[in-house]
Amino acid sequence: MFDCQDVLNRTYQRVLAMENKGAVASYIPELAKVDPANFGVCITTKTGEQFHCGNSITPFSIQSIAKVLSLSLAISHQGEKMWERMDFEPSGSSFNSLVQLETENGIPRNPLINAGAIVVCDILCDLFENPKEELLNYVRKISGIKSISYNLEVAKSERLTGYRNYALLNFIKSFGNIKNDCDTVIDVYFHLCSLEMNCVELSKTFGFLANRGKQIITNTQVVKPSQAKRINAIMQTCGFYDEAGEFAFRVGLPGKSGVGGGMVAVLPDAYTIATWSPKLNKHGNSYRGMKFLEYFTDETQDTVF
Ligand SMILES: NC(=O)CC[C@H](N)C(=O)O
Repeated sequence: MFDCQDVLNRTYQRVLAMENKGAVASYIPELAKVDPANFGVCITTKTGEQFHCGNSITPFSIQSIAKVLSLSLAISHQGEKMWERMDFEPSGSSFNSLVQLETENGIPRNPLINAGAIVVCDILCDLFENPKEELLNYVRKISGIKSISYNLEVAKSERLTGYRNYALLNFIKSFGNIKNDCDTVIDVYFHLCSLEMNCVELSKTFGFLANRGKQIITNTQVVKPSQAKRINAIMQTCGFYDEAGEFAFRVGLPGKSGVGGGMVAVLPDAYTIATWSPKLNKHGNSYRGMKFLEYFTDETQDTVF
């Protein structure tokens, strides 16, 4: 394998030297308080080694990256039954779009757009009496990191300004694809998005997707190998919303972004990589994260393609 720390450091310096374009998400007021100069990276290899640089141990709001974890939890309980409630096709639309739901009868295109993630939260409300606690315990268990928590200020900030998410929820409910009480479901969704981790923790947490469903360091089977394949496939085709094609084109790995500026990408059977830089491009994906991952995979020539 290439000298991971060396490629990481050089790629980091290369991106750091470029103009830091884009804008920090401000539609969730709590996210706008973050220093845009933050930039961290961490790789966790299949053998459990970690290489990191920059602000890699500063916690941040992982936002939509957490949708992969709620999906994993739901899939591990529901299996194929999940797909009666949502599809697994790319939407080609922004993460919070309402348009397809009208013609597609309240069936979200995939579990990684807001509409689909809200239905996944409804499934978690079906499955568990205390879905928020269950979800948090699950994330702590699969990562082996007991200190991971929700950021309650972020969850509250999102609840106070979450007009679009309430619209999505109510619209889906009108088609009968939300079974539980709306306030309960949206509360789970806002907490899910408020999960906080740093790059070191995030790349470790996603380790099971680089190891056929088995967590790298803790050695627990999180999902079946066939389910890990499917989650990676959904990340590849849907993880970056209307920029999923561009991410595949430039980076060539399955991955997921969040409006907190985080990104995770997975090279199955090799490693996971997490980046964090809060300024976003117009699709809501981290500007520097995308550049970093493009340059990194160009240099290592390790991609799924
Ligand atoms: N892309 C994202 O990270 C969006 C998540 C955010 N919490 C929202 O619902 O708008």
